[in-house]
Amino acid sequence: MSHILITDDERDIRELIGDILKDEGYEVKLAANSEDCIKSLTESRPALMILDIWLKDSNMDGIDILKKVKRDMPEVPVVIISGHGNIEIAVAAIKQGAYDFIEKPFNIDQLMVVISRAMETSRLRRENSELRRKDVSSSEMIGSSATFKALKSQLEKVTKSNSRVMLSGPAGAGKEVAARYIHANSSRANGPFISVNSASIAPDRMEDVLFGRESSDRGIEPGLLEEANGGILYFDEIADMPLGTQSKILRVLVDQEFQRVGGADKVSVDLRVISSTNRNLETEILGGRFREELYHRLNVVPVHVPGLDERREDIPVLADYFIKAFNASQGLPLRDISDEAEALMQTMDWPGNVRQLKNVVERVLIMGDNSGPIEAKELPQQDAPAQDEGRIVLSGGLATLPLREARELFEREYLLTQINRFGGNISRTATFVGMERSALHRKLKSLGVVTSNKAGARVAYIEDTVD
Ligand SMILES: Nc1ncnc2c1ncn2[C@@H]1O[C@H](COP(=O)(O)OP(=O)(O)OP(=O)(O)O)[C@@H](O)[C@H]1O
Repeated sequence: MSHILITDDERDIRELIGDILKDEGYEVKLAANSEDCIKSLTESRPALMILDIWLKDSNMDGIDILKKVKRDMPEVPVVIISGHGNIEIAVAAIKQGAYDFIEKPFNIDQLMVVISRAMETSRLRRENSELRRKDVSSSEMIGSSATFKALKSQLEKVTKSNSRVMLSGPAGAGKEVAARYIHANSSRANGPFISVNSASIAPDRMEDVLFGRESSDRGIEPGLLEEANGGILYFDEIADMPLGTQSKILRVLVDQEFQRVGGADKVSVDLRVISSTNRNLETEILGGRFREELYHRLNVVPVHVPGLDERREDIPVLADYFIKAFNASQGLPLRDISDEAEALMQTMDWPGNVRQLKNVVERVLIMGDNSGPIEAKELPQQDAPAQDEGRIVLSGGLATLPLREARELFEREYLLTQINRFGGNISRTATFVGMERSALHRKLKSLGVVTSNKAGARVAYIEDTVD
């Protein structure tokens, strides 16, 4: 448990409160003026502050300190001590976000009631932000393909810096997971991770939500920028942000400070910004829908998160991970995946990427039998070349070709699919298709299939020269 910081220029009072709280089992720190108080705040964050309004020999009075605390660490409750007859000031302090006030001279019981309530509030606020951090969307990134490993090593490099990252890639590919991975492995891991879904906030509410609001009747209501202080602010699908808000965000990034809606004071926050997009932002800029300067500010380190079609080898690994996760979280049956189902999963289209795979796995576990491995027939049917109990129905041009050419065409397609399934690994492909490695090489050569490194991963494709 962290400590209670007591700031009062009257030595008797701060020591008296300190002793009472120590007797109650709390850890306390004492400050005699604003300088000591600020110093203590920068050293470590208290669970609660008890703050005198009038501070002799100080640069700042209690209200100034309160404003600073509400700006920099809004979750810390502040109990104000005010002199007798200073009720207006105490009320003003509450409007500035103070938790409660006690009037001098106070009795000990009254003090203890206020403090134990404030400590409970502090505990709940901390618990809440802790829960938000451990949100269902975890930072665990699963995959074993070379493409995935290349992505992970890029992410590892950016965790060490503080620079802004732009994650691009198709929907459901794992951009947010990648952002959470950066957060969890960076020096900001103990700070918050706040995700802003630019599409789900109504444009006219955007500024309130981001910058917060200040009014005389409701005091300070911090926005997401303040909530993310000390941590990471994640702009999910940045291209959905209204142009007006884009300009304001740009100003925050340039000035490193902003004003709450209705507020006069400048608020400065320490943030790292990560953004994501599944659109081409350069096209958005050309179309006048995205501010070019904001793009350059956010796109300091671009990282591409590839879709499942570029890393089919990860599909069984992810499916297996989701089966175990659904078993642990919802008690769904723990099932294996049959070889056939695995091969089908690796060859079918996943336009919704990892999100779609996760949904399919969940559906199969809910709807299917509780026993035995998952079979191919349980997976959603796609318009793959129609199959009828082991028979291939010849489609289009295939039926018009001589056997030799039709066989070549089939072999080429079949081997391309298999090689990509095994992430370009020829030995594993050879074992699966039942050929010697050298024979497979010769076969591929004769069919014009080449394998090469693309984005750090081996892929197979057909050489242009082959007709
Ligand atoms: N490598 C991975 N390991 C484990 N789970 C993953 C991985 N990639 C994605 N997921 C899961 O897939 C789902 C979609 O991922 P995420 O939200 O990160 O995608 P996204 O690219 O941000 O999608 P969108 O652009 O639609 O917001 C989430 O439930 C996430 O937990």
